[in-house]
Formats: sequence, C-alpha cells, structure tokens
Amino acid sequence: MTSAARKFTIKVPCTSSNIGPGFDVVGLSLSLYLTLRVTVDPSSTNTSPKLSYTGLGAEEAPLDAYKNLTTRTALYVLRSNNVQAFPTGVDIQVHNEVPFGRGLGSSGAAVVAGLLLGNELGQLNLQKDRLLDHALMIERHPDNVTAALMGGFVGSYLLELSPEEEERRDVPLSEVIPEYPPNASFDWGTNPPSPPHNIGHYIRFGWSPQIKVIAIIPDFQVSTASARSVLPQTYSKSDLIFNLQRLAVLTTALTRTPPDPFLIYQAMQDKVHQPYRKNLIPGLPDVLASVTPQSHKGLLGICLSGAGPTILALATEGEERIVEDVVRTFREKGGIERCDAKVLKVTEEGAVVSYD
Ligand SMILES: Nc1ncnc2c1ncn2[C@@H]1O[C@H](COP(=O)(O)OP(=O)(O)O)[C@@H](O)[C@H]1O
Ligand SMILES: N[C@@H](CCOP(=O)(O)O)C(=O)O
Repeated sequence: MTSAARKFTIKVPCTSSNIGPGFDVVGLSLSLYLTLRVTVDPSSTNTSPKLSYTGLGAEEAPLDAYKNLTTRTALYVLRSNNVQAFPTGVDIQVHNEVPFGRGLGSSGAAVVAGLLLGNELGQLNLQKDRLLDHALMIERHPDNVTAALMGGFVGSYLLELSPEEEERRDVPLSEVIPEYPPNASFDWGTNPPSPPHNIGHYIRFGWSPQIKVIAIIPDFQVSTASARSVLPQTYSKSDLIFNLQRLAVLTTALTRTPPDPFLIYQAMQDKVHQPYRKNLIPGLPDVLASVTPQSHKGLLGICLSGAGPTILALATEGEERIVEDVVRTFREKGGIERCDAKVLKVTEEGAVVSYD
C-alpha cells in the first residue's frame, strides 16, 4: 500500500533590522514574503529534493538542494535531530518577493523557511523557540531570524555560550552539511550535534497602528557579509552610550499613539553601523539628512534597513513626498538611477506553515 502525498505551504516575511540604533538587536517583520509550496510523495524514488524558483532571485538561487541556503538549512535541522537525509519525493516550488542583498532579510527568510521545511519533512514537531536555537547556529545575529520566525517588532539577545557550546556554534555550515549531492557511496559521517537550548531570548514590542513603513530599495546589492566587514572591532564609550540611550527610548516610542516625531526622529540616529557603511552606499549621508520631521510633514524617522542599501522611513503621512525626495537624493548625490519603493505592513504572525 502506498501512502498519500503530503502537501504544505511555508510562508516567511521579510525583515528590516536595526531601525537605527538597534544594531543586531531589533527586527521588524514586513509584508514581502518567501513562499514554499512543498509536496512529499513517498511513492517517488527521487532522493534529492526537486527545487524550482519564481520571483526575485530566480536566476541566482541555486536549484541544487545541497547548495541552496533553504534546503541546506532544512538538512541541518534534519541531521542535527538524527534524521540522516531528506525523505524521498520532495518537490519544492519557491516564490520569492524578497530582493536579495538589499537589507530586507532575504537570507534570514531563507534560513527560517529552511527551519520550518526541515521540521515538517522530518515530522520533528519542534516548536518555534527550539527552531530559533537552530537558526542561531547558522545566522550569527538574531535580529532578522527572530523577527521572521516570530513576527512583529522584536528585540532579541543571544546568551553567552560556554566554551564547549561556542565550539559547537562555530562549526561552519559547510562542515556539517555536505555541499554536493551524495551518491550511493557517500559517507555522511556523524550527524551534527543538536544546538544548545534557549540560546536566543526575545520579546515582542507593540507597534503603533498609525506608523507606516516605507522601504526605498536601490537597484543594487550589498552583501551583509561585506557590510559587516567594514565595521570596527571596538567602539568608543560615547558612541555606545549614544546608541543605548536612543534604543531604550525608541522601542517604547514606536508603540505610542499618536507617535511623537521629534522623539522618534532623534531616537533613530545611530553611531554604530550606518556611518561605517556610507562608502558602500553612495549618497547615504545625504539621503538620511534629506528628510526630517521639519522638512516632511508626517516623517517620524529614517534609517538604513539592515545592512542596506534599502532606506527605511517611518511616517504617519506624506509617503509620496518622502519617496520622491529620497529617490531624487540617491540619484543626485549618489548617482543611483533606479530605486523601487514600497509601503509595507508589519506582519503579526511571522513564519507560518499551512497544510492543504
Ligand atoms: N530565497 C533564497 N533562496 C536561496 N538563497 C537565498 C534566498 N534568499 C537569499 N539567499 C542568499 O542570501 C544572499 C543574500 O543575503 P545577504 O547578503 O545577507 O542579504 P540580505 O539578507 O540583506 O538580503 C543571496 O545572495 C543568496 O545567496
Ligand atoms: N544587524 C545586521 C542585519 C543584517 O540584515 P540584512 O537584512 O542586511 O541581512 C547588520 O546590520 O549587519
């Protein structure tokens, strides 16, 4: 007797991290989605998942399940929970709305989709808090993955790990997951260890329903790795205090209705990452200075989204003028000819799995 095919859908929101001073701390989940339609047909003899892509990044994303970030993450979840390999007959149709390398958390969304995929393929029944432990073994900063998994506006921190746990966390993904399709004689070796428990703690903040989120997305990529490599190893006490003071005010200021533009605008200033990233994003300082609550009615604050190059503006009204002026400043001061602009919603649910 053959068992019936299982069909499910995984939907993961994009995220904007940092919101100015909250570098590697806060993330906001937003309404562009990475969606996976998955079929598992046990009667099929296909041992390697079949992947197809539509939407953004379709020409870039590897279709080899042992190279693709989402399926590699799924395999990590399976193997670290003692399931040696993918089940047979897996077909994954990906549709992606999250632009790659723009600071909107495409890699975080791909990792979170992989966590849920591994959990469903292995029928592991891991809860989201436990999946977060797995995510943090792969993506070293918690802001994007926590917001994508949990939804809403989220603050998070990583527990300091013991030297032994740190060693487990430092095993590069490429060493726990083979990069190339195993053949019949492939030696899988031992499974990777399961991650330590409760390594990421988080809290959901509120979000004033009056705050609209505007993303202005330049037409070029900045990889998060390169935008992290330009940051200094140490910071001055005054720069650190500057950011801590603002972040402490910002997380509550964004919950208040009506939102206070003068409080929020100043609370979204940053001295920890944005100044160091200006050489990667032509015109960035001019863009950040070009719209203020004084010059643009309704503007609450403006910052780099994640590692950039996307600009995130928060506003109660006046979206069109804000977009026009940011796009013009990027063109005039940075020589950036094309930008896309979107008004996005804050998502409540985070990543979801639904069965047909
Ligand atoms: N849906 C996806 N499927 C496979 N790989 C992806 C997907 N989304 C992102 N990636 C990988 O992540 C890279 C972008 O990650 P990153 O540099 O962190 O930028 P960001 O997360 O800001 O978009 C892409 O170049 C690609 O390698
Ligand atoms: N805190 C990280 C966030 C990176 O986000 P991404 O959307 O650019 O991947 C950083 O600023 O490096």
